[in-house]
Amino acid sequence: ALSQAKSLIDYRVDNENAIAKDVETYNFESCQIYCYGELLKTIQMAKLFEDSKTFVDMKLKQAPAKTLEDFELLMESKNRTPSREDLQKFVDDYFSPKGTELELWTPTDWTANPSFLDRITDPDLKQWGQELNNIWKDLGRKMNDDVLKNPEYYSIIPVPNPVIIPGGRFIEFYYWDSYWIIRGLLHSEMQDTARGMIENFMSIVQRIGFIPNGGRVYYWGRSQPPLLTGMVKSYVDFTNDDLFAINALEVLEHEFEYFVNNHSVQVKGHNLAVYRDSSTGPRPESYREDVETAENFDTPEAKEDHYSELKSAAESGMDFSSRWFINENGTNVGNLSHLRTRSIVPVDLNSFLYWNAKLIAEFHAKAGNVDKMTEYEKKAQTLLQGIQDVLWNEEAGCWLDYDMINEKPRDYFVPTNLAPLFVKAYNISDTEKISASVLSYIEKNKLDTFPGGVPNTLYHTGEQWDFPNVWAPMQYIVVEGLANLNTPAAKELSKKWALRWVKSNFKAYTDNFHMYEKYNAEEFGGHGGGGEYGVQTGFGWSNGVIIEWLSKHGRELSEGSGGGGAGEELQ
Ligand SMILES: OC[C@H]1O[C@H](O[C@H]2O[C@H](CO)[C@@H](O)[C@H](O)[C@H]2O)[C@H](O)[C@@H](O)[C@@H]1O
Repeated sequence: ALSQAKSLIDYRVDNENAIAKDVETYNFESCQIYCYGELLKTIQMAKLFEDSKTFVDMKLKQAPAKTLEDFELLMESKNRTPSREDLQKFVDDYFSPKGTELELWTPTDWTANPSFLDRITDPDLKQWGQELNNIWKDLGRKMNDDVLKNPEYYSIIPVPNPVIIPGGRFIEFYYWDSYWIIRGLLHSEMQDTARGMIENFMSIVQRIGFIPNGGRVYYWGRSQPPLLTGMVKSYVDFTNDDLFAINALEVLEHEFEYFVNNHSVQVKGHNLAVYRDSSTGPRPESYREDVETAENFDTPEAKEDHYSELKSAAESGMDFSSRWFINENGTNVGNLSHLRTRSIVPVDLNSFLYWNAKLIAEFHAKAGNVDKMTEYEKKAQTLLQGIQDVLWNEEAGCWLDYDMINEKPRDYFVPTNLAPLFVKAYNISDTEKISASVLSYIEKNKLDTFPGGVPNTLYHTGEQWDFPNVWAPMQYIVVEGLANLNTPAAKELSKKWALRWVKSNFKAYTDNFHMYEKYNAEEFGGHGGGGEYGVQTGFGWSNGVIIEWLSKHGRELSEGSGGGGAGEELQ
């Protein structure tokens, strides 16, 4: 299927099938409109649209060169200070509304009654499960043929297969969101759609060397938490199609090496990774917002550094959060001007890289490639040693991000502090000890006291990845991580939090008939807010996590009405 897919798209790399050796070799022609330059700057700074992302998602009516030429003529004719009306007219004349490149797509493998529904006893929850399964049809998108023929007219990155999008303003695929979307699809018995999305990512790695943050050219300088190998593992676990993993190995190795080579830092004698971006300038999709926060800096170099910190935080998926603030005193009190993402060694990224290496070794073992298996086992062990020596904190009883500027651990709660549990990045012989430490860390931070789930941090900054917001992927990492420990107390808490999350999401859904991008830790059934855009609905990863937990815990959720049990239990 991948080779079939390859023939569908214009690769634009030197030779059709080779994996791009270097990210720079891939050049998106439409980047001159959507990624940088005077046109982008002038239109975005004019604030023609409420949401800055709108403009960069619009299709060109003329080729990029002609558009730039005519824009230059406009600038010259207006003494380089066009009015808002001039710019609005230019946009109307040269761009089509956003989203015209995408068609609604009903997944061909969608079925009305996937078997996970049979595992839900409560009739209200079963009905909800059915409605969530229906939402896959609302979130399905297919690119029209013109995108494949004339990619330079679009900011969307062409991919061969249809996708499930997160929803709301996010009308293209997102890298890490797709991990939880794909797991939900697999529970909904939509293996073809799931495989198609994975193959899209593989084709992207083949074309450009890595997977960008999302499916738009303006995300070209950054990725997101590397979960492609985890997606392949999920697919293989559901289908037993080992050959799929074996055939994917070349691409998976390439993505792993890309991440390690482009994100590595030396800390306390270990090679670990940080989130990092390789482009220049503000985020195209939030251009004005970034220029405004950069006003706090005097020199072009300092502004450029700030842009880089913002984009590196976006690469982490947690844009934005006090998790990435380091102020003059070395604490997390501050605002966006204190972003120091590139100087913080994150627990999650290094755990995911460890997991990638372990899984690649596992897939090589399936293929009988003993040397390769040993090579990747060694890489995994080296990362594990770094995670233990640099990120495990005996005093806190948990893993902590590491501040390279002040050379100290960052003792602030983030769910990702528990990411090693999710990927088993610890010595299994230490399980009992780790379980006891982590449970007392949870108690010390009072994480079981929130009716709406485990908050992303304990600090209220107004940023969307801070208190009181709660995000489905983070609940998943914590809950599944605790379950992996397999000690009675950790298993009990894991199940309690999974059920609480399902019930709270159900309450939010019954109140407003929406699945949200983020929720509110302080309010049972409340949705999240804050950050630079309004709360979005849809919503891919939230649906994926609920479908998985309805499937796993559907029978235990049968007591009562299926409603507010967890909230009541806490009040
Ligand atoms: O437009 C602002 C930012 O939006 C995205 O980030 C948020 O939505 C993504 C899709 O659900 C999600 O992956 C990410 O974790 C969210 O913070 C985008 O990924 C950012 O790069 C972008 O600047």
